[in-house]
Amino acid sequence: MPALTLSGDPKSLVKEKKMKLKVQTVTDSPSSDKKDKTSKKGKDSAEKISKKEMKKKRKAAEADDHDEEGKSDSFSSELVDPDNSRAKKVKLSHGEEEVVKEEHPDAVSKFRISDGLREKLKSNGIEYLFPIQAMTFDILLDGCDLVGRARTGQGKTLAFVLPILESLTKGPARESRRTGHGRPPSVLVLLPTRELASQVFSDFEVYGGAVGLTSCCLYGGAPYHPQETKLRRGVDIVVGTPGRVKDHLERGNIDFSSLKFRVLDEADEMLRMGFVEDVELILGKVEDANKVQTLLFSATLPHWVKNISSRFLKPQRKTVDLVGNEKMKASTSVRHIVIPCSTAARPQVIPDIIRCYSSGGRTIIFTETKESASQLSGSLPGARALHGDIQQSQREVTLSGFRSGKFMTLVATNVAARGLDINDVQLIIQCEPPRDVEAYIHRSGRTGRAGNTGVAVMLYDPRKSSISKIEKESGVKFEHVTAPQPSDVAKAAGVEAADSITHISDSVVPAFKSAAEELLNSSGMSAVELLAKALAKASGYTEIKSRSLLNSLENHVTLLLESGRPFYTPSYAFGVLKRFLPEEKVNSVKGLTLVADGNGAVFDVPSEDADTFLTVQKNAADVSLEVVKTLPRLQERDPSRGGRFFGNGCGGFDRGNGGRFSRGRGVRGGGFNGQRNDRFSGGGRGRGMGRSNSRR
Ligand SMILES: Nc1ncnc2c1ncn2[C@@H]1O[C@H](COP(=O)(O)OP(=O)(O)OP(=O)(O)O)[C@@H](O)[C@H]1O
Repeated sequence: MPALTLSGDPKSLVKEKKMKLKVQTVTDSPSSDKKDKTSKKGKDSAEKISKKEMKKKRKAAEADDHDEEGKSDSFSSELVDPDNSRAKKVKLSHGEEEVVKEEHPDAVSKFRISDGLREKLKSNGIEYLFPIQAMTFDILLDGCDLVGRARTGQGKTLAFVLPILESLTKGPARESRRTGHGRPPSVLVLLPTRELASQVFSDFEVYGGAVGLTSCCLYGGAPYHPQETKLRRGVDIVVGTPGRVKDHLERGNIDFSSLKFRVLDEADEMLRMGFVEDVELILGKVEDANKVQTLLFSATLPHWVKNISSRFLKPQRKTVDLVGNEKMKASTSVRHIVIPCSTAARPQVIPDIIRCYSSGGRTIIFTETKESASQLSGSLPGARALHGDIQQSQREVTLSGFRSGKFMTLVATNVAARGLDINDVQLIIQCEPPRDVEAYIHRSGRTGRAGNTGVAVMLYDPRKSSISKIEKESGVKFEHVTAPQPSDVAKAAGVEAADSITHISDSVVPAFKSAAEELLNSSGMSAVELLAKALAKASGYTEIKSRSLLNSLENHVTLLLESGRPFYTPSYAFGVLKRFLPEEKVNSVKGLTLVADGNGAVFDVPSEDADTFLTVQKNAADVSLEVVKTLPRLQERDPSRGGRFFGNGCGGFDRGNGGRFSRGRGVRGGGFNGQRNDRFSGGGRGRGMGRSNSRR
């Protein structure tokens, strides 16, 4: 089945994506407005101003760690320049103009980065630093503690890797760092998951290796012996998860007394309840806390983390927060979509969402539990599961198969939500709204990385799920669309099949011609109808089912019931139906939900029953029932009142194609607000990766 974009030429999206390899991400903050205006004044002045702004942002960003939220507005928008170098026209003496390339203001050469490292960066296509890297480099190299925050995919890893390596080899940490066989590590990086530890370890291997530093990776599920051997020989950098690092400490395998750097990556996850003690114990092993630099990075830094950070970081710590008070906390290069879909309909709907939104790239699907990850991966062709109950060796095989393109769909729990940087992940599907906004931000941030674009689709059950809380807290303005209709997906498949037919060699015609003539003469159908059937067969279709708008159920339609009076409860709506319909028909109604204006209710019925329902209005003058073409706004549920409805709803008729991605054909939407404020429940009480948490 071909990949399908929801409007226009399917290939255009891929093209657009490639062209936008580095996009300028400007938010609607006052500072970004300024940028827009300056860009109209001509390139030279724009460059100067943007350089100035960058300086200004840097200054503001280097604010001390007090009231950082308040200060962050002045440097809140992120700027990723589209080109590494800029062109400038210069007049030559004989009047002609020559285009001279100007170096990027944050070109690698402008930082205290030594040749070996610079070469390595260049060979990996990195010629200038991203804002979080540029704004923290000097701070770190000059010895400060730091809290760093930038949106997902903005390069936070290299923001600490580069200055640490420079400091150890050419900078202030060089003199005092231990060297030689059996040396204790100078750097400790703690991360919440094994996969993430392994990824960050690779960066240290690549860039540290270029300047003669060695690293090792310590995480659970892997044998102790090779890790112990490496530690005994001596390493400069230890990257690991808290559980295994603590185990090595307790076994006396590791000595952190001479650390120069301690890094907490994905700090908020690391410091979730249950981890704090382990982290505190590990970090407390340094001999003199004044001689060690402590860095804390994440895309999400809730207040409780900022409060806790004072325990680990020096009072003179700096904060560089590129999100700060900005409304939008999630990635701005991701298109955020919500689709109403009942749990039962997910296995049918998800393959169509992948066809419509993945642009042929990789997809990561997030489920809330390990069981549902296993189940769903089993029902999706070519998908594999990744969660905490899978053996570590298999987890590594799965992740490397996904990275290398052996399979294109990964179904995972939150174990894959944080930090993973996988090339060409075009689509994230969240099977239901996550428990907290941080999870939404990190999961959706597995796409749209390093300036690329991506799509994050979140499914929700209109009767159960809360999307408005996540929308409010993340600052995302969700596009409300309904699940792709199988007929739309089939149409696109037909176009592809027709295209492929034109490429079939003429040499096949004689062999099939007589059968075609026979069919044309005997079927009583037109040539076009017969060809349509042939295209359907060629693209794997034998029938096409419709899908309801409310719950995305196949062979169901969504009906709107009104009775000229307000509907205060769903049972009132059921009461109206019961007056005119047999009980078994009323019982077949699915997902009945009140509409936002309180004057009606929507529900799904099997397509074959639709006529029976529609006859109601013939018998009752005050009752109206119709099949809806777009989903009306739905009422939110008041969680504090055990599921009673209240107020105005979310969702509605938003045409979901107004933004810069404008590819959605989506209309309609809806949802309730079943808020659950239980950030910590079940999510992080265990320890390390071995913690027993059914969600991972
Ligand atoms: N200066 C740069 N130039 C080009 N690419 C870069 C640069 N810095 C980082 N990248 C690339 O950007 C991608 C995202 O980087 P990274 O994983 O560090 O993001 P992050 O901010 O830590 O994201 P998350 O919050 O999701 O963990 C990586 O593929 C990385 O190689």
